Amino acid sequence: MSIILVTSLLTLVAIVVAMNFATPEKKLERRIEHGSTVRDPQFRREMSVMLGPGLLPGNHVRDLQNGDDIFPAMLDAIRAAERSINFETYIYWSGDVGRQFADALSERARAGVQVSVLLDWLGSVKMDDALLRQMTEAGAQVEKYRPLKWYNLGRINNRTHRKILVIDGKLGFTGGVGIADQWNGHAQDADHWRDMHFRVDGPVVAQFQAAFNDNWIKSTGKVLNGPGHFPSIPPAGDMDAHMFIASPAGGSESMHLMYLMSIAASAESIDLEAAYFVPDALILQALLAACRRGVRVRVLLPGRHIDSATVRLASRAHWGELLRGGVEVYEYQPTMMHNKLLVVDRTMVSVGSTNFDVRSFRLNDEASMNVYDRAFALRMTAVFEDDLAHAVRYTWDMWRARPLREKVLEALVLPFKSQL
Ligand SMILES: O=P(O)(O)OC[C@H](O)CO
Repeated sequence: MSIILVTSLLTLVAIVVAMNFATPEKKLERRIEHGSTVRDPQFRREMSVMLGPGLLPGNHVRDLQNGDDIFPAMLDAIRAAERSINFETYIYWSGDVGRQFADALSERARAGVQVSVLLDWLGSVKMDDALLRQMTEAGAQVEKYRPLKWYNLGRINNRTHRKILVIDGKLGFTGGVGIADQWNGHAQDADHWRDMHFRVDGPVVAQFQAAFNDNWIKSTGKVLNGPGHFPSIPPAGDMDAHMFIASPAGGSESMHLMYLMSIAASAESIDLEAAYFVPDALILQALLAACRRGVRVRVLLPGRHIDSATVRLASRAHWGELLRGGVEVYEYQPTMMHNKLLVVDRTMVSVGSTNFDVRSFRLNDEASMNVYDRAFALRMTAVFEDDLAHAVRYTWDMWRARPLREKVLEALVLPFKSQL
């Protein structure tokens, strides 16, 4: 009798686990052929409708380099908020930076500004509860995204990785930065990471607000609307831009599709900075096909200061075929390079939270912004080349000569690459 009971219970547990992890939908399987280029209106039209929110004219995007630029700009914007602050982030850890944000958000909440903060549960495990209490007691609404619950196991691997700050519904920030002390400084040494964030003015900020709402609704069941969140936003510049989101709960292929379509559309150059570079087979094929048609592909990755040795192993396993196919691979030397940047044909720029890995393509909630503006793309190419000046080129000979121990470890981590 007890054996039957135990077997039934185990079967039940197995069914629940299988149901939690089942993903029945089909994913992208076929390579996208080169057709229109990123300068072609046809390409913009397709990206505009396939990724979700359409391209909007009239924006101004300014890059912020490293914590020295990023944190003062974000904190000043928070301190100047009059009606609403909506802030979603993955990493929020205790420390100097975390305290400065908590102080600024609390002060505004006390002043009557509606402050809504959404922190990933896993990304904020290293955040002191006192910071959270401080903000809540000041009147901010602070929510944790997908906290660990027995009935939520299938979602535990689906984090919000989005990095969005919206002030009064009309000033937006996105990019790679996390709220932690490693992002302080200007990448001057191994304890201060290299990263970029972007300050955005103009109509596209309404799409930032909508992206924030997506996860706010999932977490609270409430929508943030009204003129304090969606004011009329006048043009602030002449850049065309859109922000789009991806989530396993809907639109999960948007980021993957965006990269595949952009790479397929390239005619001259692809400049990619990727903090975590673990491409799947389709992305590898697309990059190699671009090289074959004469596109110069430059990939800048973290060097030995990467914060995840496992990612580095899974990443390196793929470098051989890329190097053999003509892709130029560079390793950033001074510190951990946390950038997420794609520039195609010095025309289209993609930035935001999305890493160049299967986790970002399939498992996380992400938000990225594409900007179509020649001057901005040239500016970001200059930033890319400046980073390249702090990098060392990695060659096919170096790859072939890597130690046997590394090759064995690569083979061991590769089966788990979608989870890294
Ligand atoms: O996941 P990201 O790109 O926000 O990076 C976070 C770092 O991995 C934290 O160690």
